[in-house]
Amino acid sequence: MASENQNKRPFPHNNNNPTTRASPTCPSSTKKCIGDEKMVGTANNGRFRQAFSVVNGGQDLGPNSAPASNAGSECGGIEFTREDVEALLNEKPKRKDRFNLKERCDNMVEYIKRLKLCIKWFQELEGSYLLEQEKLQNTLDSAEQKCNEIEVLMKNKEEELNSIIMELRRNYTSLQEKFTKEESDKLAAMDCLAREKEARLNIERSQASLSEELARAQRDLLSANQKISSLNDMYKRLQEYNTSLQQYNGKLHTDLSTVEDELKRIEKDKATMVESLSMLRGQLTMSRASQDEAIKQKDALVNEAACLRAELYQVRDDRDRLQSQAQALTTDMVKYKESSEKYSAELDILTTRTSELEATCSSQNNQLKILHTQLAAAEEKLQLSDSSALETRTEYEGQKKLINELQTRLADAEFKLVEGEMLRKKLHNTILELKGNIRVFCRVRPLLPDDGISTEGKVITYPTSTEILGRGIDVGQNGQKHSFTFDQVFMPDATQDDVFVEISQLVQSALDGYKVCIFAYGQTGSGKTYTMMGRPGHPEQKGLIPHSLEQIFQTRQALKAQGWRYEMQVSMLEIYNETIRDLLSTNRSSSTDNGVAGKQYAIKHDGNGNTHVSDLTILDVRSAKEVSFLLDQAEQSRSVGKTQMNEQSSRSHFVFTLRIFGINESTEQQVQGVLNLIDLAGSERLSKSGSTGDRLKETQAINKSLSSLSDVIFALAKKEDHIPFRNSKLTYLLQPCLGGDSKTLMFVNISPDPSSVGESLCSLRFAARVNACEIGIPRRQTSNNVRPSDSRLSYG
Ligand SMILES: Nc1ncnc2c1ncn2[C@@H]1O[C@H](COP(=O)(O)OP(=O)(O)OP(=O)(O)O)[C@@H](O)[C@H]1O
Repeated sequence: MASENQNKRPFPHNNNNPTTRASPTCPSSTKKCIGDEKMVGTANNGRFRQAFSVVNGGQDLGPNSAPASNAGSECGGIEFTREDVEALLNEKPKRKDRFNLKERCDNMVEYIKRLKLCIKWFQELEGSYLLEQEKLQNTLDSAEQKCNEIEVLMKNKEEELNSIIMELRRNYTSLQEKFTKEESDKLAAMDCLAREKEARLNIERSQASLSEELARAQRDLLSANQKISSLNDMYKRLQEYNTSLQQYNGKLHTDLSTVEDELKRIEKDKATMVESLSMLRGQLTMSRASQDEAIKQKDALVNEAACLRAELYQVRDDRDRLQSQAQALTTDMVKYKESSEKYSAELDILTTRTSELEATCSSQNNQLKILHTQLAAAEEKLQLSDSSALETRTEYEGQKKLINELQTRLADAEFKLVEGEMLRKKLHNTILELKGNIRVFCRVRPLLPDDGISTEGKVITYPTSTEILGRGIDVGQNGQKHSFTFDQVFMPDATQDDVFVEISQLVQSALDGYKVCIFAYGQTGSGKTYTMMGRPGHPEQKGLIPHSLEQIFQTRQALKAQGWRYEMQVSMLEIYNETIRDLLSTNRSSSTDNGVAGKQYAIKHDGNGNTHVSDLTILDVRSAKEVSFLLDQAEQSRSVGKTQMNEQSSRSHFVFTLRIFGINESTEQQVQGVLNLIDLAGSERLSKSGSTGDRLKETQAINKSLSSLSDVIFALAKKEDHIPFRNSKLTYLLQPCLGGDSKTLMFVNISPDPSSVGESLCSLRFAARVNACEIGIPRRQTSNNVRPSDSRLSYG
């Protein structure tokens, strides 16, 4: 051991190089020291590594590896560390050492010795190295094989691991997401917690105030209870009020009927007054004539009296003259008497003359008396005629007074009539509004020669009870009676005028600014077109459309005095096989042949419930004549055909629309009314109509649209959420009339022909449904200073 320590001399080295230092800390086991060095510094040098490993006797070289002690002994007991060898190889003589050549030579010798030793050791090492290399090669091969296997395994493992890694990554990402979410949840929860804490504080604070409030609320509750009891009282009172309102409503109805009775009575009174007025006027003319006669008589009498007076004055003058003559004669006689003797002869003559004169005088006196009597009579007559003239005058005055009185009463009656009419209208509207229904009139046409003779007798009768007189209709089928009640039932003998009287007010409503819709529904050949249009070429049988137009234009004229100016626009269309046709279009023939090709007219409703049909011809009209000309034109364009049921059957729905725009120049009030008059195509049973080809198609289209109409009515009656207005062009066009705010009237036309009893019952049942149907409340379209920007577009 001591020799080992002595041999292990420190290798000459530069003291500044720390790497050349020998390891003094390994006195007993240098192997370990070298092994330590290897671990630190041989990573990049394979040879050294193997060499050092061999020297080190590394465990991984196997049992054949040479022990390090051998190498050490073969190098003469001197052990080299890697640093020693490296230092030895790197070491170069230093310039400063030239002054100490001796020492340097020694060192060099020593260095060469050591180098030789080193070389020897390297050679030995190389031998063992080659040996070991071989061994190692074998080991390496087997290791490589193993390695390959391991590599395959590794690859598999790697793939496995990769997939695991991917999976883990995914897990990681999801976990991270979860984590972020959890984190945000946590933050939110913390936030929430903070808020809850705050809220709790607030709650605690508010709890206190709530307790206060509770106390207050309890107090309030007490007062509320009191209020509730008072409200209950009020509710009871309101209920009573409601009942009284209902009673009032009933009273209003009664009032309406009394007003109507009153109106009728006033009208009667007016008629009698007018009659008595005309009588009085006759009497007045007569009394005026007699007064004139009396005046004439009076004048004649006055003239006569004047003559008599003149004569009287004449006679008086004569008498006075004669009296003066008599006096003169008496004086003369006295004179003569005085000279009687003288004049005795003369006296006799004078006596004779006097007696003559006295005779004349007495005759004149008699004449005078007669004249007096005559004058008295004349004066009496004059007085009489004066008094009769006075009487006549008084009578005249009385009659004048009476006439004035009657005229005032007449004016009063007329005023009352106007007021009554206004009240009636108001009540009528109120009732309509309260009722809110479509009104239904039923019209039964007379039996026609074409109807054929039936053995069944009468199938339609009319109840006579006062309650439903004029409103009820009974239809008998197979011995069973079906009763219906409508707003009005027109029997076969009702004339066109009778029918019009009932709807004239509705037509007037269009002028007042309401939307009015009148349509005729019924089996084919039941009289719809007759009701709406009348009989062509028979003006006395004109239908509702021409009649309404006449009334509208007459009223327009009458309302001019009150400052109203009206503009009217008309459009006419038909819906044929679900296609709209413009009946006023000038180039109609090219566009609508067979109702297939041509313009597509689109129906649109705006927010105000007005309907627009795109591209439809709308014409301004100024007189009923103009409209009737257009009606004739449209009539010729309508789709009409012969069916088994009707010689001239309408094969389409005809829609006539009159738009009315009125403005009052003095009040600046504006109204917009619409009058829709519709003649629907007739419903018919395919079996009964015997239609084929185009007729069959038409019939199917007609029945389909009418069934859509009944679907709409049923949905309205049931107050369903969805009303299928869009199922057909007809129902979509009529939407504002059926579901909106217009005044709507339906005519259900019935044929009295027993063979049509089935269809009649169907129509009446449908009409009864319509009658029970509630639509909106009629709304008057009025405005001040507002006019739609393009009123032409608006259709109905
Ligand atoms: N109230 C009536 N008084 C006299 N004749 C009538 C009356 N109603 C209808 N008519 C006559 O009955 C026939 C059929 O009437 P109309 O053409 O009006 O029926 P419609 O219901 O319009 O038929 P369609 O649906 O087939 O067009 C016509 O000749 C018509 O003149």
